[in-house]
Amino acid sequence: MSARTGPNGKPPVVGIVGIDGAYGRWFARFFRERLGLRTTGCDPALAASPTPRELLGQCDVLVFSTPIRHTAAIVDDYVQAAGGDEAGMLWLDLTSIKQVPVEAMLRSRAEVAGLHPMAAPPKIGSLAGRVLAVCQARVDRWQGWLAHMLDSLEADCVDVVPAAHDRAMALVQGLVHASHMTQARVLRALAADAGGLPLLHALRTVGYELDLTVTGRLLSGNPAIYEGIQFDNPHVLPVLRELAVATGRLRDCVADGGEDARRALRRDFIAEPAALFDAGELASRSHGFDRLGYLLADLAERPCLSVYLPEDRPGSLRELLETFEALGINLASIHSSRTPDGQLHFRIGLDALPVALDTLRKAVEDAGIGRVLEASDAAG
Ligand SMILES: NC(=O)C1=CN([C@@H]2O[C@H](COP(=O)(O)OP(=O)(O)OC[C@H]3O[C@@H](n4cnc5c(N)ncnc54)[C@H](O)[C@@H]3O)[C@@H](O)[C@H]2O)C=CC1
Ligand SMILES: O=C(O)C(=O)Cc1ccc(O)cc1
Repeated sequence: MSARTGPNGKPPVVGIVGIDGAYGRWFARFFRERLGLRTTGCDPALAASPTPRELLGQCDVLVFSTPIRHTAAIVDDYVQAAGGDEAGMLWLDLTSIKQVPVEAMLRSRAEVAGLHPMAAPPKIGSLAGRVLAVCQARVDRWQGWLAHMLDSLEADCVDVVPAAHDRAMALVQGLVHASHMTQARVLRALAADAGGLPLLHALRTVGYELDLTVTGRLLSGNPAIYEGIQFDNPHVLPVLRELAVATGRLRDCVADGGEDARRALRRDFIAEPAALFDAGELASRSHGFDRLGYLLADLAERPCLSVYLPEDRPGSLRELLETFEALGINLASIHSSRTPDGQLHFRIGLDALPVALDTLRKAVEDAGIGRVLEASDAAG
């Protein structure tokens, strides 16, 4: 039996419930293009979509890629529609919470694994460099195929049971998102009176910049996900209560204003939380903050040129740099970066230019090594 084949010795057909959504589309492509499998799916957003019964009849692996709030009820519909015929299938889901969806899938007779990618669908065709939580709830004959599928995803897989996943996510996602939504709310209330966002941005610190990056991502994302992460993981409410208590205590210390209150702030909000981490970790995180500060400064550097090197071969970067050398141009920074479309390129920050930027641009293109990206395409 090859790694591509399922327990019956044939390559499985994969059905995706929610195939028109962000991850549904990404996984459909992954199964088709990376694993060479036939895929099908359903989605109410599509003009024509099979019913659960029809979809079940067409596939061997079923992937639920549906809104957090509705996944369990949708799974229940499929359990009803399958009526026992799902024995022998593999059911997977991608929901950001795991206990409720996995329990729902376990009410079927299928083999079951819950997955949670810790990132939005990437622009590239694998989850390389991303973490994937894996809850192997009832996997037996599909073990080999699932292992092959997870290998092909190239993610950093972390095996975890659903309850532990949800508890961890209440902090990894619930707390982090709550803090940033709260920051956004406070900015909305107070930024105008503090001079407006442009002034705040002009006076930015690295911490402000990093936090605002997370906040900006959250506010421009799919609100159903951020709502579901807060409302549909039962471990989030206690986290929010603790957050409110901590914020209230901090406020009370500052309102008190006395020396004891200052000592309390240092003890309760700095010294005691610091003791949670070992010294090495704190030092390396603090260094990481410095590195991100340099990175942000480099990425803000003007003038700059973003160059796509189509030939992925040793020596092409050196050839590119020779063009700069020939024109007597000193580089201030160079980073491999990605455009908003995911295209890999080199972003080169430049010191004072002895030639016009257009001349440099033309020299790079004439050398035939790379293509200069428009600033709007490279987005900084
Ligand atoms: N987008 C992200 O950044 C991440 C999403 N996830 C999880 O992946 C799952 C899907 O998320 P997205 O693709 O981003 O959401 P999405 O909203 O883009 O897609 C969900 C799709 O499900 C469809 N749908 C709703 N009811 C349905 C039904 N009864 N039958 C079939 N399809 C139905 C919707 O029409 C929509 O196309 C969610 O559970 C989310 O928590 C996990 C990690 C990251
Ligand atoms: O915006 C990003 O990149 C995210 O971090 C998205 C995200 C949303 C939901 C998840 O369950 C996991 C990741």
